[in-house]
Amino acid sequence: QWQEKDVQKRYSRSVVNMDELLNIEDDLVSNVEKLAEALSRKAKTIKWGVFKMMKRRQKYKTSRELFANPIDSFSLVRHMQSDWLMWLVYLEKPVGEEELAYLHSRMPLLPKYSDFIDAAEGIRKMQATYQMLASDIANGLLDGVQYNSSLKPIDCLAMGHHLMNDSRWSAAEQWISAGIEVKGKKGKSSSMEMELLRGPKVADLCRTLGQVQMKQKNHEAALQAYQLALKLSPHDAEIFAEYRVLEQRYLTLSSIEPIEQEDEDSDGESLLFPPCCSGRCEVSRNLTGLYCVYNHVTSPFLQLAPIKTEILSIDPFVLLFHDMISQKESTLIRSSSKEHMLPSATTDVDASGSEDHVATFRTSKSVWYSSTSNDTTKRITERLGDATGLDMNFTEYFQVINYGLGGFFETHLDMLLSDRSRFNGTRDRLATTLFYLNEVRQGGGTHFPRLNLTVFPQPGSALFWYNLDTRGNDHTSTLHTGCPVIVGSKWVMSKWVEDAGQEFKRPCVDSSSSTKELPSAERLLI
Ligand SMILES: O=C(O)CCC(=O)C(=O)O
Ligand SMILES: [Fe+2]
Repeated sequence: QWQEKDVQKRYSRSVVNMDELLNIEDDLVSNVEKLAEALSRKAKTIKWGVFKMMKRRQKYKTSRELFANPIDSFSLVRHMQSDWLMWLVYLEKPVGEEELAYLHSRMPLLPKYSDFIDAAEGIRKMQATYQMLASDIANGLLDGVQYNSSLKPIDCLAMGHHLMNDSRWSAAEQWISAGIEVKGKKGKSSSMEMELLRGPKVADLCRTLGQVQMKQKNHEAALQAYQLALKLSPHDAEIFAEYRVLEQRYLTLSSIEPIEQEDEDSDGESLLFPPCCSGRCEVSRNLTGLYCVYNHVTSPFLQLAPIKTEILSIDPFVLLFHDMISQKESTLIRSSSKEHMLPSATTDVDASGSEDHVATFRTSKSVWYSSTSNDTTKRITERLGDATGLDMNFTEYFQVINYGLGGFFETHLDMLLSDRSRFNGTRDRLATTLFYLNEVRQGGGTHFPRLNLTVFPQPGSALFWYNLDTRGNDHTSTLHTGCPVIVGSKWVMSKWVEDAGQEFKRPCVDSSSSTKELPSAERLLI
């Protein structure tokens, strides 16, 4: 699970460092502009020199008697002997060394290949979860919402190559076809531009499409793609060579070749990323009785200031508390966390060491605060104690989390221990609280696949659920997912309530009918 051990900037894992990228690009561009100015100054000087020499040459051409004059002869010899040496020295003198050295010094700040992989995986997970088409994403249509952004053919090709590296052939094919489609729409750009700036030629895209189709044993389609590539780039030797190989294979070996295994495990994928992240497939839940109440029972203070509470599920018990954090508090938490955020790690509990690793099953950045870290955390802790009726002296630190591009948290359970080891007296996560600190433009819900429930972030609200049932056993239907963010950024803050210490607040009871006797929030079930 823990493939990435290096903790770097990880630009794609949160939006907090993304604006740094824009600043870096501004800086690089102004430096390259200086370099261009230095180059054009030199080119101007050279042109001026050429002009002068042509003038001199013109003079010799027009006057036949020239060499009779010793002055002219002397001048010509001197010029040819020394001026050209000087010219060579000048021409060879490097230009913009300082600017180039500066560019070199900034390179370590740029996103790494691992950042690209993170970004591509973000798009892939988002695409799989919300079942989007590559061509829709490329055209800015995200899960039914049209945005005014689009991908360039080179972006689509990069997605295609990323998926090809992962042997995800059919997904790669979608992306490369999307690249061809986008390229077709944009028309031809000026041939003066460099390949780098102009992006890939349609022929390159067709060739890659041919490669992917070959991997999928779609020989006819592959041949067609190569034929188109050759039509567009008839002199490309590499395309031609590959085409010939393909043609040979098609004619001879096609039937006995083993089919290249596709890595795509679509079942596995849909299990990890349940399709209902969109919330559109929810069915009405069978909640009898009130499911929207003012909680004034779990703390005497709530008699004065009851908390608007939605009961989202009874077994497991899932609540949504409204207005738990003010806008001012959310802003403060987000802004003061920004500079301390690190790529979210997870503790490998099975490993012998207690090392933290950057996780691949959650793409976010986070930072921890104790309940007493400042006035805001103290106030929020107290409010949570009031809302849940649980003892806040037995809770873990707050964790502030920000999700970046396609940021997600794969489907998981929050408790750490097995039922058996929990009863040995080790602490575990009795309940989870997720405070939503901002509004996410699109996507980013918290989804419970076994409850058919998707909760979308509402600023200031707090989602609360018990991970352990009333007997203290695992409640496996609390399985949940942090769905990929589509547009925007998602800030949440979690707090886990420990089981040890809540014995009087939430004692074990045998049947849920007696839960209304409990001092904790289950009293709301009347
Ligand atoms: O971000 C979310 O919606 C889920 C977060 C979560 O499950 C966790 O932090 O354990
Ligand atoms: Fe969780």
